[in-house]
Amino acid sequence: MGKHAQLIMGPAGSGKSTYCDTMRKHCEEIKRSVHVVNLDPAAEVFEYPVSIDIKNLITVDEVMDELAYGPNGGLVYAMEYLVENMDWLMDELDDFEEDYLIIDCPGQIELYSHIPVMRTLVDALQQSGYRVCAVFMVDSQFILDSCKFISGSLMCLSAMIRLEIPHINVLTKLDVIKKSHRLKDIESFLDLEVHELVDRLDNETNNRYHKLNRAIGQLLEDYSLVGYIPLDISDQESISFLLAQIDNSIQYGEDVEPQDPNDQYFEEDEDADDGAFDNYNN
Ligand SMILES: Nc1nc2c(ncn2[C@@H]2O[C@H](COP(=O)(O)OP(=O)(O)OP(=O)(O)O)[C@@H](O)[C@H]2O)c(=O)[nH]1
Ligand SMILES: [Mg+2]
Repeated sequence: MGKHAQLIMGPAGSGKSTYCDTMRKHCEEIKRSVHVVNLDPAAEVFEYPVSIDIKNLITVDEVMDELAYGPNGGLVYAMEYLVENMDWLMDELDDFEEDYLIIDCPGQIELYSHIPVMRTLVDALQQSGYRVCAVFMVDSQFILDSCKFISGSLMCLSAMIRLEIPHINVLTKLDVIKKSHRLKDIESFLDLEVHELVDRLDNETNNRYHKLNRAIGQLLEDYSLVGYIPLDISDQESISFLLAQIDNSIQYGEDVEPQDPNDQYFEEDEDADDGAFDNYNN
């Protein structure tokens, strides 16, 4: 079957650990042998059984105590320590060679944008034969506001460009947003053409930023790689749709039916892939 892993990333509180637990349960239901790896050296409470835990190597508390670092510096130090001790992780992974891995990462955004920790991790996994899919979580609150939508999309784009692996962006907490917004509103935001988004952004910002708005819109359009798959963890169909997209991107299971990457979770929306932010799979 080969070695496969999902690398779960995204800003603090975006729903990474909740996703790991949800996906683990779903995989167990469909009889897939799955293990969750915790790579957050500051994590305290786990909803899921932890098969490999970075805290057995290093914790942020230890770094803060011994080196008098603050929490963010402590986290960066701990992640760099992991990179220097990649053999530890590879040894731990040896016990789960036949299993599908879900890797829960910390939420500090500098890990994805400023320092090369995640890229080094991905390179090491690939060298030891893993096919890795980056699964980037963004809170769906982000998508109903043009400014947040653009900044969230740039964050996703930055991680995609840095990691250069199959990449899926997930809009989390759809169950929450469904309570306050109609699905149609959410869909219409996902289907926006970039120029429509930029127009909305112009309306919300001072004149002096309009040129910048256009340049950012152009950047997203040129790459046209930023798409989202909405996830409602209370809906099995939503979870299984997302898993199929991820599996497809890393060719998990020869017997898995290939899916059209342009299929949308919102089945009733036939024009969905007209938007500039279509779903994307490698
Ligand atoms: N209703 C609902 N709540 C969610 C969902 N995902 C996450 N939450 C809640 O959002 C909060 C943050 O979720 P976590 O899964 O801990 O987020 P995280 O990205 O792992 O956070 P950090 O590890 O601190 O970066 C928790 O209170 C979760 O219960 C979801 O899909 N639906
Ligand atoms: Mg977490």
